[in-house]
Amino acid sequence: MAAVAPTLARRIARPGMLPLCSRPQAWGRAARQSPGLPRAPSLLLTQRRAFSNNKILVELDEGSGIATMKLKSPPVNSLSLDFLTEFCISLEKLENNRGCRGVIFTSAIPKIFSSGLDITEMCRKSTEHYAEFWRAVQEMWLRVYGSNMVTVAAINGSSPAGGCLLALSCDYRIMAENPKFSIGLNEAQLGIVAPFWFKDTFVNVVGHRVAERSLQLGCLHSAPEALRIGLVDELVPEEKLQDKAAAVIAQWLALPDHARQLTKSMMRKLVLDRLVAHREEDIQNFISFITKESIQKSLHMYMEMLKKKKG
Ligand SMILES: CCCCCCC/C=C/C(=O)SCCNC(=O)CCNC(=O)[C@H](O)C(C)(C)COP(=O)(O)OP(=O)(O)OC[C@H]1O[C@@H](n2cnc3c(N)ncnc32)[C@H](O)[C@@H]1OP(=O)(O)O
Repeated sequence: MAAVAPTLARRIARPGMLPLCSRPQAWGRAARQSPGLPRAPSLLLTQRRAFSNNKILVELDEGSGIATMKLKSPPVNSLSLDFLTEFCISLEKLENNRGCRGVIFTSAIPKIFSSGLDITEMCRKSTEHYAEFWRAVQEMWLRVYGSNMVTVAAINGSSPAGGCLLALSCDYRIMAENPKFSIGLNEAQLGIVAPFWFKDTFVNVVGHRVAERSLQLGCLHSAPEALRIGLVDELVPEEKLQDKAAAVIAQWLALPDHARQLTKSMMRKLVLDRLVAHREEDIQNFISFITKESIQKSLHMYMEMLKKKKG
């Protein structure tokens, strides 16, 4: 794994390279496996394969074909460049493994699913760094939103901004029914703006009106509110979250893969293609925006506010 990481990091970072996600993902790929094949119960219980790098723990149940990607980057699972690189490598491994047909994303950090993009990656860095970071953010979204596998977010903690985007990019969202956990695209509260593909993903889940209001106000919705507006599909007690996620994936996998994958592609292709076609322009937009002095000040103040809240 360690030997592969720098290569992939370079591939994500180099503007001249074919982006990884220009390869067909949810479309144009052979179906993984016929559905409904009976599986021996003993396999379901025994055959588990785990691999881990620094920030993500991956466990594949070979009996069911369901993997779990556990985010474990303390203190708050912020999406740093290193994290995003590891995330994409892990997901690519699963995508290339024909025995894996579904993935659950969840957190190994109590009370936090992901705190979103690592704000320190967006403060006082070089243009080259911003380009590399933003390409990695795009890559994560392209890979999850365009995945051929069934993807479920088991949201076991708060999930602002980029963390919410990860959940929104899945096929299904189940959240722990703890009213203290919140989720939403709160970028406006930081004085920044969610890019068009964050917005498109959000609109596709909750509809235009709800998305517009929530985005303008930078809302973080409590778990019950998130259910009410359709941002998550269901709430379950935290201890039942993983079992429920696996049950949902099994249900989705009971359908023929090719039909499900082509339908997913039909629903998502337009939005995915829009970013793929404008990837470099989107990176340049990010750089021009984030290097503005007023934006840097806003981010600085926000980080200070987080620190004060703590003290
Ligand atoms: C044209 C393009 C425009 C640009 C578009 C950019 C799109 C941006 C998307 C984003 O995702 S921006 C990030 C938004 N995230 C947040 O607003 C979350 C902020 N964090 C919190 O609300 C809380 O930390 C928490 C996640 C609810 C956890 O609370 P808790 O009380 O458990 O921990 P804290 O003491 O607050 O934090 C611990 C530690 O972690 C640091 N930290 C928290 N979040 C981030 C983060 N996103 N990035 C970097 N660091 C973060 C926090 O400052 C603390 O640090 P220390 O004080 O311990 O050093």
